[in-house]
Amino acid sequence: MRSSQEEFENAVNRVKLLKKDPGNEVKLKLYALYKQATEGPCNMPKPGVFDFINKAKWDAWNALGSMPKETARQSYVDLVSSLSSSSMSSSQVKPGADRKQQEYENLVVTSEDGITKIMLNRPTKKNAINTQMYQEIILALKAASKDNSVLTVLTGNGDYYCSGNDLTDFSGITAGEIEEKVKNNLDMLRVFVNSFIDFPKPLIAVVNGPAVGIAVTILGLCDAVYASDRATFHTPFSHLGLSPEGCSSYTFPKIMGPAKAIEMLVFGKKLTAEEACARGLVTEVFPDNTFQKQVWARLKAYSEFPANSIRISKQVIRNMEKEKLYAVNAEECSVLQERLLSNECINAAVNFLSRKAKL
Ligand SMILES: CCCCCCCCCC/C=C\CC(=O)SCCNC(=O)CCNC(=O)[C@H](O)C(C)(C)COP(=O)(O)OP(=O)(O)OC[C@H]1O[C@@H](n2cnc3c(N)ncnc32)[C@H](O)[C@@H]1OP(=O)(O)O
Repeated sequence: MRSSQEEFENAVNRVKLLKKDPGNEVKLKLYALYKQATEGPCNMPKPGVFDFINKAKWDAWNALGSMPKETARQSYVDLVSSLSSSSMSSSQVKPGADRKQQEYENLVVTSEDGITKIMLNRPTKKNAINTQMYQEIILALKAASKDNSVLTVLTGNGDYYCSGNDLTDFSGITAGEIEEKVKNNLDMLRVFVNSFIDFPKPLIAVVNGPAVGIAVTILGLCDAVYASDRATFHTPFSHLGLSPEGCSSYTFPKIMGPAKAIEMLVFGKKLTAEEACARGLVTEVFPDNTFQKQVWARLKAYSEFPANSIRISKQVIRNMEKEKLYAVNAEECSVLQERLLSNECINAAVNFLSRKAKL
């Protein structure tokens, strides 16, 4: 039940990534199936005859009659799959035996020597994660979970690992739109975090520089965290009127004890790589000038272990907690819903946008 709902949520996100406009007829079909899947049979009054757009939408939804929600959800997923495969087939490319990867706007994904590397690639924005990058990471993790690599690595391009959620997500939104936008973003955030909880192979973060916000919290769901001694770890949620996400309200107290977790997640203490390592958030710290060389030599050696053994051992260690983590993720997103609409958060976002506030 949960997985078909998740497939549906993934499909809703994938629609936003379609490279080709599917045309009005398909868009109406998607709209109707979405409404039927989420609300059931058409329950809106019929729009006036001159309200062309809403009438076309109403007609499409109403035409589905009493189709059960589950059938509508499945049809929606099938329709999006057929659209995604035709829209992506032209960009699938990259010759070379071990490097067949889909192309992304904000990621560089490569596979070599049994390691799939997902590199955040918005260096001029310090790899801030915008809506599209969230969706691309979800897709890249899904693809990596099914490819024949032994390990998957998450890292950043440039001097930052990642500066967290893209705060310009808040720009240009009218008061009337904010609730829906927040809801959509939180639905996506929940799917994003679930894709870390569900990831079936060892997932390793190679933290090449400073990490902020969600880029830090999600480390608690990674299986090893290697950091350059230049990296820092900062979760300024209270500065931003926000609250913890990425399951950190559960994983951080477990990793470092509640008092140290509160120092980071509530009081926003920024840690050096050595401090994060002493708290158990980071596995090992390397000097920046030899970081890449040492880490990749280590990973290459690990990738030569038997793939099934590695995967199964990871799952034995992690799977026990999955249900708990899904629940924590859902609860954190529900608390964030209220936070994101609060004046404290809106003022912090306006501050960032008006003077590009620094931490
Ligand atoms: C209604 C919409 C709702 C959306 C809801 C989404 C749901 C998500 C819920 C919450 C999830 C996660 C929480 C977090 O991740 S909180 C952490 C957010 N991150 C920050 O607060 C960091 C902000 N950035 C900074 O403080 C600084 O930029 C820096 C990272 C310390 C780096 O400083 P610097 O002096 O070295 O570099 P700077 O010139 O500032 O940056 C270069 C350009 O990059 C842009 N940029 C950096 N970080 C971000 C960011 N997080 N969002 C957007 N843009 C960012 C910066 O603005 C510069 O751009 P430009 O060159 O001026 O155009």
